[in-house]
Amino acid sequence: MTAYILILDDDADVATAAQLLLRRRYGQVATLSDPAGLPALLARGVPDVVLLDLNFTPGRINGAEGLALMDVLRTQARPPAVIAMTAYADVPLAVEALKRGAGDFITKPWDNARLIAAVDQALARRQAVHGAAAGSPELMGESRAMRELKALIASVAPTEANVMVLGENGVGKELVARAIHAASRRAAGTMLAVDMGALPESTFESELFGHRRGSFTDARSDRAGRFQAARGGSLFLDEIGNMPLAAQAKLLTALERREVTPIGADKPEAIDVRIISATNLDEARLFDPSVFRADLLFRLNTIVIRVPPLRERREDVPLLLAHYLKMYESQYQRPSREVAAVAMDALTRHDWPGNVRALRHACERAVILGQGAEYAVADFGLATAPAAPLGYPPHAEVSGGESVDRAAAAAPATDATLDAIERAAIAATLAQFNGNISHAAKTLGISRAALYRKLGKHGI
Ligand SMILES: Nc1ncnc2c1ncn2[C@@H]1O[C@H](COP(=O)(O)OP(=O)(O)OP(=O)(O)O)[C@@H](O)[C@H]1O
Repeated sequence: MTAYILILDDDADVATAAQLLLRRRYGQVATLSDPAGLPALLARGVPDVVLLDLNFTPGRINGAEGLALMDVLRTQARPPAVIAMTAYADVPLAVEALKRGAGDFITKPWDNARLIAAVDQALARRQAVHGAAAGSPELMGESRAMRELKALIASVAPTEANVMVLGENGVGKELVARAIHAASRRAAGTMLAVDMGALPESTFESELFGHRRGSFTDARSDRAGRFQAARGGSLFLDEIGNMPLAAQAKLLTALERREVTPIGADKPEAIDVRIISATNLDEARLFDPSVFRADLLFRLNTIVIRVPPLRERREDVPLLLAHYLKMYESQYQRPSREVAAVAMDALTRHDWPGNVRALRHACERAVILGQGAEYAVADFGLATAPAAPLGYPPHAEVSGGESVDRAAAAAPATDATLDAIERAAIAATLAQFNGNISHAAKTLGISRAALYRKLGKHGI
C-alpha cells in the first residue's frame, strides 16, 4: 500500500527501526526527532498516519508533550490518523490519547506484525472517512500486460472468488489486491492486510482468530482477530508462501469451515471475508507440497492473477518515472526537472530486479541527490551487475528491491572487516531468497526487526 507515514520520536534507534520496517510496506516514511520541526514538515504535506511518541523529554512520562502535538495534528485540514506510542504501558494515558483523537495506541517495544496491523487499520479508517484511499493506490501502466491485468481485475473483483496474486517482490501485488477490493461489492467494508510471513507461530491464532480475556497470560481483554475485524470486507493474506505448515493447517480449517474459534471461546464464530492472498514464491515452489499444502492452495487460488515484472513491461517505465519524480519533487519541494534522454534510455533498459518499488526508491534518491538541470542516470543510483565474488546471482535483489552494490559486495574478498563480512552475508542471504526478509532473517538466525536494523546500518 502506498501511504505517507511520519514517525515522531526522539529516540533515533526507535525511529529508524520503525522507518525501515514501514518503508518497505508503505513507501514513504519520514522521521522527526524534534517536535519543533513539525509545523515545517506539515507545511510540505500532511502524512496519512503519524506514529507519535507521547514523551519527548527524558524522564517525562505523563505524555503531556505528545498530547499537545495531537492537538496540532488534529487542526490540519485533512488530519492524519494518529497512533500513540509510549514505552510505558500506561492505561490512563492511552485513554487520554484516544479521547484526543488517536485511533490506536501501542507500547514500545512493539511487535512488528502488530505495528503493521495498527498502521493498516489506521489507513483503512482514514480511507473510510475521507473516501479516496490514502497515498496513490492507483495501479499505473499502459503496457499491454498492465491493460490485461486491469481488465482481469475488473472482471474478477465483483465476484466472491478467492484470488491469489503472484509476482516478484515490488511488482505491485498489494496494489492489485487493493484494486480488487475497491472494485468489489465489499468496497464499503475494510481490507485488512496481514503479513503471514511475519506472524510468529505462537501468536498466529490469537492474531487471526482472536482471544478471550484470561485465555493466556497476556490476554488482558477480549480481542477480535483479523478475520472478525475484516467482517464484510476483504482479508489480504500477504507473503502466504512463508507460512509454516502448521499454520497452513489452521488457516485451512478456518477457510473450510468458514468459521473461527477465538482462543478461550467455547463457540466458533462465522466468518464473512473475501480472501485475497499474495506470494512471491515461484509456482514450482508453491506447488511443492513440502512448502505449501495443496488443499490450502486450492482453497486460495480459485482465480490466479500474475503480475508481470517490470522488465517484461518496460514501456511502463517512463510513466512510472514521471509519476514518482513528480511526487517526490513536490514532497521535497524541488524544482520540476526532465530525465535526460540517455538516462531515460538506460532506465528503460534496466532490469529493475526490485520492480516498481525499486524504481520508486530510485526516483526519491534522484530527487534528493540530483544536482543537474536534468536528471542523469547516476542520480538514480542503479547498481551495475555485481561481480559475484561470493557466488551471488546477477542483480541479486535485496530489501526494498535495491540491488547489491558491487563494491560493497566485493569487500570481504580483500578487506574482511567484521562489518564487511556481515554486510556480505546479509546481501548473499537476501539474494538467495530473492529479497524475502522473513526467510533471510530465519536463515541468518535473527529477527526480522534485527535484519531491518542491519539493512539500515549497512545502507543495503
Ligand atoms: N503499477 C504501479 N503503479 C504505481 N505504483 C506501483 C505500481 N506497482 C507497484 N507500485 C508501487 O511499488 C511499491 C510496491 O508495491 P506493492 O507493495 O504493491 O508490491 P508487492 O508486490 O506487494 O511487494 P512485496 O511482494 O515486496 O510485498 C509501492 O510503493 C507501490 O505503490
